[in-house]
Order: sequence, then structure tokens, then C-alpha cells
Amino acid sequence: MSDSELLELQMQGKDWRALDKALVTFFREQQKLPAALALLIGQCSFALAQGHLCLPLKRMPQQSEQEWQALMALYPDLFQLSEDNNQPFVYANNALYMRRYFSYQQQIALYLEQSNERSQKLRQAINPALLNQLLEPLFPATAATSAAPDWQRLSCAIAASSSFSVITGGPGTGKTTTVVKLLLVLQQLQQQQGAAPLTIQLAAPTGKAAVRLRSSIRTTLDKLPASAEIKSQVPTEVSTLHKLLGARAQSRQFKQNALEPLALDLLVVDEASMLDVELMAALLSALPAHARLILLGDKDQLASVEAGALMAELCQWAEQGHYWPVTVDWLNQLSFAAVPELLISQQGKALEQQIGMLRVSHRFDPQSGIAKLATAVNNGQSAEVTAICQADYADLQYLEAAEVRQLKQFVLTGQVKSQIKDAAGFSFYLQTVAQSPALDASEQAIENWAQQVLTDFSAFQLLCAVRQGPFGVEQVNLSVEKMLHQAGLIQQTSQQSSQWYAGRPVMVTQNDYALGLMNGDVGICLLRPYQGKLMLAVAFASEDSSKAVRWVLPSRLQQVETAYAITVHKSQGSEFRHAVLVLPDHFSPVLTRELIYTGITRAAKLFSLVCAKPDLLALAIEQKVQRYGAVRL
Ligand SMILES: Nc1ncnc2c1ncn2[C@@H]1O[C@H](COP(=O)(O)OP(=O)(O)OP(=O)(O)O)[C@@H](O)[C@H]1O
Repeated sequence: MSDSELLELQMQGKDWRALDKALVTFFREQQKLPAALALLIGQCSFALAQGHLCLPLKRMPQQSEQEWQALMALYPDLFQLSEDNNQPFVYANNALYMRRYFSYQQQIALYLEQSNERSQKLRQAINPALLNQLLEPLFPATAATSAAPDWQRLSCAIAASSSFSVITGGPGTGKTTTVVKLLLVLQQLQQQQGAAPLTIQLAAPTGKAAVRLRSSIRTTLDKLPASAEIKSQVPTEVSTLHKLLGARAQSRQFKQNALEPLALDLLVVDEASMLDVELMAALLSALPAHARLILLGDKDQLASVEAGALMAELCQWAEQGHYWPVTVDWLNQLSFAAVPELLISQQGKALEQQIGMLRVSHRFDPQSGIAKLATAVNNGQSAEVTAICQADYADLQYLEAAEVRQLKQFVLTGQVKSQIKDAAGFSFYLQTVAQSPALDASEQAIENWAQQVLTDFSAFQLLCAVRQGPFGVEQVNLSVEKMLHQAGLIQQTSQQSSQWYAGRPVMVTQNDYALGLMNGDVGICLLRPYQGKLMLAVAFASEDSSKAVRWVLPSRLQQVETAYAITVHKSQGSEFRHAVLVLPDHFSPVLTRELIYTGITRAAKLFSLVCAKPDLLALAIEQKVQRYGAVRL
């Protein structure tokens, strides 16, 4: 097929977004581009939609790389090949970038390079004996730590002596616990050196993740051995990154930037797998030069919806360690058990010396169904995954359903196996919704009830892999509503004249700065008493610790979707007592190992897998996310 025919096909087809097509039309008209280059630009723009930072030219086999370069060289105002004239496209690392994304990549790479140097100096300046003394009460020796290194202790030491560091680990491996201990260690170091306490800020990419981190920091801090004075120097408030950076409506620019940097000495960002390169670049711009940055997250989770796979890339070698012998000598001074030789590598990069991986889950017994399933999925063992699904685990249910309506009973009770307690289907939270307080109830009683509804709702969540089709988020939500309506648990559905009814869960789909609601926030519509009458209002968990619930009038919520089912992407940063992953009946490129792993690890106690077409599970597990572009050059 000729370039013109291929271009025509894409311009008329469904793959490219309207934005990709508009870009091609614009440059074709402005620059009289030949079809081949127009196709290249269209594919480069479309690559971003798929999460890539760039388009490697090897993905455009119509011409050799030299031929592409020669073609691009004919349009020096459009393509940067050597000299930088602020052209909209940049050719580098055998790939074509849109300038903005090339700049983000360069900025992050430069930061990593500079922080490597700063970290090496910092590590040399810290006395291991003093550090050991501070680690001792927080990470005492146990039978386990004499047999294998205590990775929480060592990750804490790594982060304490780094300007930039990452602590990665699966669910319940103690990322929060470790970081709270780290903050106590750092504040004690300051005290011992007669320096002022560090100004620390905690942040997360979504409101839900921020609320979760806040409550888990508080519980952790209470339990730890440290003086009240030192504990008071560890913040318990957690902000969303957008709030911290001062996001502005209708603008990509933040209030805090290189000219107005954040007033802090140390920033901890949780759920870092959700960070995309644009947000990371904005964060780095706003970070004062002396400040430390610590990222927490699970490297195996789905990458951000936007371009880049930052966390996976930073932690590319975390599993293997890739620690230099000198790093291991240093770590061994702080460890009860020696770091295994397998984790030593002369070839490791400076970045790897700043990464700690937590390797033991304290939430899931390694013999539990959830832990075994998550591991088998991560290792790509599809036969093992099928066997685990069929086996009899108390925390795992497997259900095949060729049509959504077969899920009716399951949606109400959450139960497949009769011996499983607390499976909590949707009838669980709807019972709480029905127990509304009396008309003259106090505001506190109303708030307590709404808070209980929100908690009970998070006991059961359907997670869909896709949006469209019979098992996609949209159809599943409609079907569930119908089932709950037929069961008399809700009074109407959102398809009726007024979309709003008591019990309707909704997810915000766009940041609304005026209302203070962020994309991904979940609220529940309730019939609440107000001045002697009943009125519909939507309750959201409050990020502000002074109150538990924030009320918003339904009429003010323009960008929301019903949320009995949400996509796995949107569930990142959240945890549900019983998480249900619903796989579709057709293959889709979004079905990947990372997606299945992310779905499974949203479950705190019970995980159910619903398969419309069982063979798709193995296919999905064999498919790993691949994203082009690299921040570590
Ligand atoms: N070394 C340990 N020994 C025993 N229990 C621990 C240890 N570390 C953490 N825990 C417990 O394990 C649970 C999970 O810890 P934590 O919340 O720190 O993990 P996380 O990795 O941040 O989890 P999440 O997956 O929610 O991000 C908590 O109840 C915590 O108290």
C-alpha cells in the first residue's frame, strides 16, 4: 500500500484520535508535507495516546531510518535533527518525539543524573554507626532478619542517605511503615546535628490515595517508639499532587514552579506508579534544589494513563538489586544478615544504588490465594494462574459468566463459594444507605452515617478491564443498576428522568477546582435530612482531616459517571475489602499482565475473578505493557 493510501486509511479510520487527525491536517496544509511525513506525524501523535513518549522509527518500516532522516531534513522548521530551533518535533534516540515530551524526558533524565551525584556525596557524609543507632529501635532484630536482610531497614537506610530514592514493593510490604520510620530517623539526625527539623510534605496523585495514606500514617506513627517531640515533626496531612503544586483551571501550568518553588526540604510521593512524565516534570521544576524526593509505589502496577511508565522504568532492575559492591559493603554494616550475592552487580547504574525493594508482604500470607495469584500473574505463569483460580482458597473466588445477567446473585451478595464470609455484595452498603438518620438528627449523626456508607461501599467494587462492550464499564453499570432496581434495593436507575437517586455511587471524571473534586474521587448520593426535610446530596470522603465527609449538590456535579463498576485504571491508589475483576468477552490490547495484577492487588481481603471468556486470561497474562521512551538514558 502506498503512503498516501495508508494515510487516507488512518484519516478515515477509527484508530487515530480527532487530535491526531487535526494535527496531520494542520501540518499538511501549513507545510505541504508529503504523505509519508504526514503519516509519521500522525503516528507520533497517536503513540502518545497509547502511553508512549515517542515513536521509534523502527515501527515505521515503510522506509529505512536513513530515508526517514533524509525526508525530515527537507523540513528543518518542523523536525529537529541536529540544531535546536524549537521545532515541534525532535528526532533523538532513533525515535521521533513531540517537543513537549522530549523536554519532559530530558528534564527527568537530568534530574536523575544530578541527584545521583548528590546522593553519593550524602552517603559518604553519613556515619553508618550513627545511622545504625537510629535504625535499631525502629527495626529491631527478629528471627527473620537474622536469616535474610530486613529490606525495610535497608530501604530506610538507602533513602536516608539519598537525595532521590524509590521504595518499591507489592501490597502490604510495608512501604508506608518504612517511610514513617525513615522520617523519624531523618528528624532525629537533624536533632543530633543541632539542625532545625526538616520541612516535610506528603503527597499522592489522587484524593483517594491521599486519604488512604493519611490514615495509614497516623496508625503507623502511633505504634512506633519515638519521642512525642520527634513524632510531632512528622506530618500526618497528605495533599494531592495537584493541590500541592497549585493546579489552575484550564491550564497546564502550576502555581508552584521553578520561579516559585515549594517551601519544603523533603517530599514523599505515594502511589508513584500513577505519575506520568508531565506531572513528574512539573514536580521536579517546583522542587527546591536542596530538597529530597522519595517515591513510594508498586513497580508492577499499571503505568499512568498518560504517557510514560516512570515507576516501572526507575525500578527496572529493582528485583535484581544491581547494587555495587561498595553499596553492599555499606548496607552490610547496617544489616543483620548479609545482602545476597545475587543482588550485587558491577554493571549496576548509580540510580540502582538509590532504590530499595521490599520483598515480604505483611498483609497477605504467602500461602493465601491472593498472594499466590498475584505472584503467578507477575511471573507470567498462566497455567499456574488457572490452577490457583480453580483451587479452594478462602480469599479467592472464580466465576465464569457468558452474560452479565448471570451475575445477578453475585452482584447482590458477592458470594460464589458458600463458605466465604463477608463477601459483601452491593446489598451490604445499600442496607446502610437505607438506615438514614431521623429528620431532626444532628449534623454529626448524619456525617457518621454518610461516612459509614462510604466505608461500606468500599467493601465491594467491580473493576472492569475495558469501557465498551457487554463486559465494559458502561454496560456493567447499567446492568447492575437494573438488577438492584429489580431487587428493590434502589428506587430508580440513572436512565430515568432524574439521574439521581439514593445510593447512586458516582466517580468524578474531570478535576473540578471550584468544587475541590479530583478526577477519580468517588461519592455516594444520599437522601439526607436537611432543615427538617429530606434532600439528595452526594457525600464524598473529605481530604480535610477536620471533617469526614464533604457534601455536594447533585446539580453541581457535571462530570460524573455511575461507579458500581470502574475501570482498573481508575482504581489505582484505592483498596477494597472485596475487589472483583471483570474480564471482557473479546481480546483488547489493554488486557495486560499489569492490568490483571493491579486488579488483584486492589483486594484487601477477598478477590473474585469474573471471566466471560476464560482463554483470554492466559492471553492477557502473556502480554506485558511496553512503552517507548526512556527517562534513564
Ligand atoms: N516488619 C513488619 N512486621 C510486621 N508487620 C508489618 C511490618 N511492616 C508492616 N507491617 C504491617 O503490614 C501492614 C501493611 O503495611 P504498610 O501499610 O506499611 O504497607 P504498604 O506497602 O504501604 O501497603 P499498601 O499496599 O497499602 O501501599 C500494616 O498493617 C503494617 O502494620
